[in-house]
Amino acid sequence: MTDRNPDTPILRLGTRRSPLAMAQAEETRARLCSAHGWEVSAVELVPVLASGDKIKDRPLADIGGKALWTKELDAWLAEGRIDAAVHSMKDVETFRPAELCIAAILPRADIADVLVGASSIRSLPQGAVVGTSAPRRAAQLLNARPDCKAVPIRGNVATRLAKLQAGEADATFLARAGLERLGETSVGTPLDPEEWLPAPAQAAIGIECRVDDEETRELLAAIDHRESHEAVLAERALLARLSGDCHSPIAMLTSRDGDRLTIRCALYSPDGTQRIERSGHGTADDHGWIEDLARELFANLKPGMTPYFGLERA
Ligand SMILES: NCc1[nH]cc(CCC(=O)O)c1CC(=O)O
Repeated sequence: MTDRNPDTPILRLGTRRSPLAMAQAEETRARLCSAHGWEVSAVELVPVLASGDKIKDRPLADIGGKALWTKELDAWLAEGRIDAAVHSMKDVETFRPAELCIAAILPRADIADVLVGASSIRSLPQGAVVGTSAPRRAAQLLNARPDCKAVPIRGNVATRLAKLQAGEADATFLARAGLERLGETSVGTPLDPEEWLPAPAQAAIGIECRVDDEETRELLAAIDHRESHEAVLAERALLARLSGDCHSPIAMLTSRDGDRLTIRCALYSPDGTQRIERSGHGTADDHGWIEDLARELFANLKPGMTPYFGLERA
């Protein structure tokens, strides 16, 4: 890249503005520069304000709007103002615009949820108030501890920790991956993912671009981590078959043995009183087993679990 004008980036990378999103964009830039031997200026980070970031006072699951984190970045991609967009895959809609593709998934970070404010679910005080706006975490909590109360809490990681300090709740949940990316590794106690299944695509950073932008797709392919990519696509495929989204009380955990992927999936009623779990396995290139797993889950739904878990039902 000796003859490159340093004022003209090779790739414009769109990102949300939150500290976590910026950290993820920085990680993506570092991986791109390292993979291609570029200097930092080759990748321009373009912060975009997402609609989800403008709404601070309500649980997002209540708002009913869609694409709260992706709408603006999608538009900027479509208009060619950015070449690619960095996302927490956990928050990305189950169904994406056909013009876009997930060109890369970075190596997945620690998938565990962290409990802040107590050393385990069991040791939460009787009747503890736990701040979480995630229907999955609320249902998991109430399933394990029906005496506890889940109350909405919003804001970025720092805001949530401050709210805990201020006594808004006795405890809260955060994703370990997010804390690690912010350098906050000593916060809270990680929950064993085998016992407390994470959200679909938790801890995965994905980079999207326009399907017809071959050049960008090729540049991004260099930082794709195949095993993480396959697991995340499998989890998203199951979520799609369940008609779920990031507001659904659905938890899953993928493990891998050679070419064989296994997904354990748990569905909850929103109040946590009901839980079912099934698992399935198969390869990444044929998702027939995921369809079978979804069908088996549907065949075993309990009262309060509806075939449609997402926002549109509300
Ligand atoms: N729901 C918001 C969100 N989206 C992604 C992460 C963390 C990073 C990740 O899981 O990739 C978080 C914060 C959290 O759940 O604590």
